[in-house]
Amino acid sequence: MKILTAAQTRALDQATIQEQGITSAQLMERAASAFVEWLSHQFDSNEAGEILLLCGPGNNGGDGLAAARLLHQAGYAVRVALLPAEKQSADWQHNRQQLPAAVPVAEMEAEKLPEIASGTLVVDALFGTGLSRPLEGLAAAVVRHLNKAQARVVAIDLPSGLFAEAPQPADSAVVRAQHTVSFGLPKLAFLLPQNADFVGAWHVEDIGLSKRFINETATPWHYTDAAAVAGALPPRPKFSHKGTFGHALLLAGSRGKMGAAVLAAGACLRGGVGLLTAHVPGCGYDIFQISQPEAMCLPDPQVAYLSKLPKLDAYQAVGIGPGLGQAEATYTVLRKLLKNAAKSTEKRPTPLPLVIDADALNLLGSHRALLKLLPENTILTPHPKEFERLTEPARDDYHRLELLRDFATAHRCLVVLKGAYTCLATPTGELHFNSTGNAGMATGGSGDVLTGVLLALRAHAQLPAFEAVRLSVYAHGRAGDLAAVHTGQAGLVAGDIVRHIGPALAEVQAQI
Ligand SMILES: NC(=O)C1=CN([C@@H]2O[C@H](COP(=O)(O)OP(=O)(O)OC[C@H]3O[C@@H](n4cnc5c(N)ncnc54)[C@H](O)[C@@H]3O)[C@@H](O)[C@H]2O)[C@@H](O)CC1
Ligand SMILES: [K+]
Repeated sequence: MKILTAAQTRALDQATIQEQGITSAQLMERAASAFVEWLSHQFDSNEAGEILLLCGPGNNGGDGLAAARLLHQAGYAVRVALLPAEKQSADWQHNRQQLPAAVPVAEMEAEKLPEIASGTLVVDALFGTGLSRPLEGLAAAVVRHLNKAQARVVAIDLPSGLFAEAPQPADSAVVRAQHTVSFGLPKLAFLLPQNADFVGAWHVEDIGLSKRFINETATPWHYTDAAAVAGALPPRPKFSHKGTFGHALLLAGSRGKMGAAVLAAGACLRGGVGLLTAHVPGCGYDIFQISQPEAMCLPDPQVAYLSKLPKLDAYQAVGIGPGLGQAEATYTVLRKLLKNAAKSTEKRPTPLPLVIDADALNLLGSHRALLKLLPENTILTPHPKEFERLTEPARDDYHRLELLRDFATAHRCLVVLKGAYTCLATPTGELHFNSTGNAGMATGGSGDVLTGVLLALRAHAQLPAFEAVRLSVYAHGRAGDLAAVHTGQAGLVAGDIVRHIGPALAEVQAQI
């Protein structure tokens, strides 16, 4: 699914109006109906009590006025508070006229802000995508007044005061909503941690916006939902054998961190790899062989950490990092791996696919000269702190996205920035936000599991690099969601994610 800017969203509205031969008021009616439908599923008229709709002067306020009428007609008790302005939009005026006289309407004043008792259901329709500057004066006072009340707040389209795709000054007034109900496509602002307290849970309602316009509009931002990965994993042919799905090499583990190697290996096997060999330090040999009998194991001559790079000829992908430690000898292994993977051979004209995670990323961060050696399409899987070690501290989440995009294009690699809505940056500068996963996955080892899935799907001959990464990130999150059904979020451990990778991939395969 694409994510568009506020300006593109306005153009999308216009294109829809022209293409479908409807008026802008009819499109607003669709938006308001979709909103009211959502609200009435969430709260019946008893649960809702008297709903207060705060309406601004533009089309967001117009949505609010139309919603007030529809809610009143559906039997809800509503009252409207208007934000005074010099002029209102045409569709606002239309919906103001349509509002039944039985609905109480008041104009807000600085000295007379609407009373908001604790628990009141408030619809925030002050400002949406038309916001042109941070709120000030009466509008800011209304927002602060609302945020102080212990209200249940549902925002239409965007929490008022929030920009759709840019940061706000730190102290600006922004509505803190429990829910945000938007139309057609999600907004970039919804996906960033710094906006979580404003946006709350967000929902996107279909209002029949022009599919042609969306298809034709270019954007760097995408949202990976089930439809994006449907059919991405080819079915396993009947006459396949273990060679068909690639032989992967995992370089992982050090004394005290063998669990990371075991988890990554388990995930790689559940990710459908044909064969897996793990190269582990001497101390990890027994641990690994006992816990992953399906994998082969090469012990390093060093007991506590990795010091040697095995021959790479037999492998279709290599993963390095989980539990690795940062010994000097291990740094040498990483440097050699980058150099050897980049060399083309007769059997392999393109670089050997690599997945770089955890301590291997920290080694890259502390030896940045290595970044020049990254073979094209290498996958890096930093969390924000690891990413900062590779680049610089980000001013905010928007700046971090810029750094991410610049890094992926400069080094021609695929960077998976881990978090809620994990963001995959491609060498061409696209950003793909993942839709699956839950807070239970914020637990030790879940990153190692992702590395294992990535390794399996990168070793798969039929999956291009981007497809393999997008699918891995999606399936990893989905496996966490399936696991949490049984364990709850607090009880979820990384091994539970491993056990649900198979079902998550099967689900993707079943969706065409
Ligand atoms: N255009 C369309 O056809 C549709 C628009 N929809 C709704 O319309 C919204 C966008 O409407 P608009 O473009 O009218 O924009 P808004 O309703 O977000 O606000 C624009 C108005 O607010 C003023 N304004 C902007 N920033 C301000 C500030 N900081 N302080 C005070 N006033 C400020 C502008 O001058 C303008 O009058 C969407 O978010 C959505 O809710 C939906 O009804 C779907 C259809
Ligand atoms: K709003």
